[in-house]
Amino acid sequence: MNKIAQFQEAEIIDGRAHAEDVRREVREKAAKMKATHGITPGLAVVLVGNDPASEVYVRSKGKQAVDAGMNSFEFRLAESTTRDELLCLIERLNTDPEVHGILVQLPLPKHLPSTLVINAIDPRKDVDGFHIANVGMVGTGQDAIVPCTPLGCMLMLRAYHPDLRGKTALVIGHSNVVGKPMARLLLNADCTVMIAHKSSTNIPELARLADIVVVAAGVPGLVKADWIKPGATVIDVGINRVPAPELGLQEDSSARTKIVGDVDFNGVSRVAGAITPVPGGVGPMTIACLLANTLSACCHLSGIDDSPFQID
Ligand SMILES: NC(=O)C1=CN([C@@H]2O[C@H](COP(=O)(O)OP(=O)(O)OC[C@H]3O[C@@H](n4cnc5c(N)ncnc54)[C@H](OP(=O)(O)O)[C@@H]3O)[C@@H](O)[C@H]2O)C=CC1
Ligand SMILES: Nc1nc(=O)c2c([nH]1)NC[C@@H]1CN(c3ccc(C(=O)N[C@@H](CCC(=O)O)C(=O)O)cc3)C=[N+]21
Ligand SMILES: [Mg+2]
Repeated sequence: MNKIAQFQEAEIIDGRAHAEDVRREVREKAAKMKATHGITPGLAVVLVGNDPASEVYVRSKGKQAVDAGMNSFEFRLAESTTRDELLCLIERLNTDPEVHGILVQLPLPKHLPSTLVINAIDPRKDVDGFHIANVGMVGTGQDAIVPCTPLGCMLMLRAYHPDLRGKTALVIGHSNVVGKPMARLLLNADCTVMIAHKSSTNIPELARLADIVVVAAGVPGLVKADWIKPGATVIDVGINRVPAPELGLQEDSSARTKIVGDVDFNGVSRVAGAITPVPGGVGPMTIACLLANTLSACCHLSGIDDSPFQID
């Protein structure tokens, strides 16, 4: 590596701009759906309990759905909601012809069995792509609803690597909602895929082999500059709220907070070829892809062949 390359700034992948492109396409297709078929795509979001961060996301999802010309149905249930009450609501949404997408905000309160609840959703309306039928179909390379966050990462990666075949990729984190589906999509695209997690002992060495690093660990600043192969593409999924003393104090005299990713952005952006920032990277694409999945589900349920997104 020469000195110039070492201090070159990476290209910043603008997640907000990519998300705006996706939303524009969804908006146009939703308008056409309404004009041609008289159908308005509908997204139902279910929030159990009152986690403030979840509140923010749910509000944002509802607002963006409406902006895209869709119906948004929000269900806020008490923390004390029982398993049967939640299952009953899901059954009602499964059979409601106005609802094409159902999202149950995770994590659920501890007394509710999330796997059972997710698998109770009609897989055709499972716009998170978390139902076992969708997971299995994506895992075997069949057309299915793809989880929003990994889908958003793939759409951004595709803009930089139209041909992903043979690229070496490292996914850090192996949760069912981000890491595992991300690794499956990269494998479907014929990348050589490595998956690391808390028990992995050699992540820096694995990372140095990678043309593509996707991080979804929930550990601020985990990925350091000396882990990164010069020119690699780095996708930072992490959303971590940390104290920001430089922003001064809040009214209750605790430090203000800011959102950071899982990547040491200042260091890594000097080595990487391209990098997603946090905020403004993967997050906005996640919500845009949720709208895209809702439109796709609506098309599919209505027997209309106008699915908007191809990732391979
Ligand atoms: N931008 C977006 O749209 C979204 C962002 N997120 C964010 O992405 C991050 C990950 O989310 P999620 O997958 O749900 O989180 P989980 O906590 O479910 O999973 C984290 C994964 O990272 C692994 N991990 C934790 N610490 C380390 C470490 N030090 N080194 C290597 N691997 C580690 C864990 O391993 P193990 O299982 O072995 O413990 C686990 O597999 C969070 O910051 C979350 O807020 C999540 C969803 C959407
Ligand atoms: N069933 C389910 N599906 C999800 O997709 C789901 C979920 N549960 N639970 C929580 C996580 C988290 N998640 C995010 C969505 C958008 C941003 C986002 O838009 N972030 C902005 C900043 C947001 C801010 O400033 O607070 C950004 O990164 O620029 C982040 C995180 C979806 N999740
Ligand atoms: Mg998701």
